[in-house]
Amino acid sequence: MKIEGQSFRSIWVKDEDETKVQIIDQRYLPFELVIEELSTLDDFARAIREMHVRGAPLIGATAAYGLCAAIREMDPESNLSEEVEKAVYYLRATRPTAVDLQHATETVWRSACRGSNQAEKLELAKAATEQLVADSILQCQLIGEHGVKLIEAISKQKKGETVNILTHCNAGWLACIDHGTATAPIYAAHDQGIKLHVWVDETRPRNQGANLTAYELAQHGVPHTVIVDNTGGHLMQHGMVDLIVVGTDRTTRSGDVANKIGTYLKALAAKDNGVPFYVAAPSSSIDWQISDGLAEIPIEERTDEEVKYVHGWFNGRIYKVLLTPHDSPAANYGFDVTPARLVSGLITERGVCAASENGLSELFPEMSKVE
Ligand SMILES: CSC[C@H]1O[C@H](OP(=O)(O)O)[C@H](O)[C@@H]1O
Repeated sequence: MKIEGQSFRSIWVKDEDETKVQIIDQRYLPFELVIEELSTLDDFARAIREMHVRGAPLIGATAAYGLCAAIREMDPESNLSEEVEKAVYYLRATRPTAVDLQHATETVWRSACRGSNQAEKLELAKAATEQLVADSILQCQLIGEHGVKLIEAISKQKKGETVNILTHCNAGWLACIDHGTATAPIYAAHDQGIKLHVWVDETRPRNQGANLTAYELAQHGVPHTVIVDNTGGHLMQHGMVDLIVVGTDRTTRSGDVANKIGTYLKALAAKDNGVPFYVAAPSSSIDWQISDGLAEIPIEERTDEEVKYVHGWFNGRIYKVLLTPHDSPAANYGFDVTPARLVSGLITERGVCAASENGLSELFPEMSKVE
């Protein structure tokens, strides 16, 4: 996607030195565009853990590159298989909820295992990472192509009047490598000339909506309005939301969806007001091993600092300010689980399906047999 007219991805290999990977450090957006260089395993793990990069597909891609970095820096005389396994679990420990992290490290690990020495393992890991990045970008493009039909249909129903779409957190190209998941249909519809407007949940406590989704939409010229998280219900009661599209960090084989905290409450309000609630779910974020999201999806709890403080821009620099009494404790659950019964449908790279085992197995028959 573009920033000030220049094409960007959220993560990329430095041309002249492929041992270096560069990222947009999203902690500084929308105020500053800071490019960070990652080269060691610790660099990649820190970037995920501290959310320099975030978003399920991007977390997966970053971990894949991180595993390549780990293999590159290994002592060729060490027990490489053991060292690779340690690096995989070190990366997986950075953030527990997004299953893309597990899938991506699994994919690269399996490829590396086919190598008999460090050089071979590194080449295989790099090839698997390049393929994973290409697949992820294609998944997002296809989600856009399938999801745009939902927006087209509403636009037709409204005889070309503005389609009002609500989204939560950032499931845009900054959460992926390019295009985004929840925003892919929005960009596709906008680029087709469909009149639309996006209600952007600020998404406390880290404000991925206010900081990142609003930034993305503004750069692409998409009309949008930032709202506080608790506004969505009121808008839906007054017919001001035609469609909700959100991302996912982990979707179970039965269609339960773990996504940023607050998503479940939006889905409840959507159900109560008859607003279609769709989840943009690339297959990289589907966990075929589990069915009961509430019981089986690990919910990340992060530092209370993220609740107690907020970052903002003033006089040319970013400030961190305290919002609560100094000693007040704060709870910081990063995600919640929306039961499949509240989900109108899943927008995948293979099409739109019901949020159910049958729906997913129709689109992914080869995966539904996984036990
Ligand atoms: C396309 S996945 C985006 C997904 O990830 C976000 O979480 P975080 O910013 O904490 O990584 C949020 O749940 C988004 O929906």
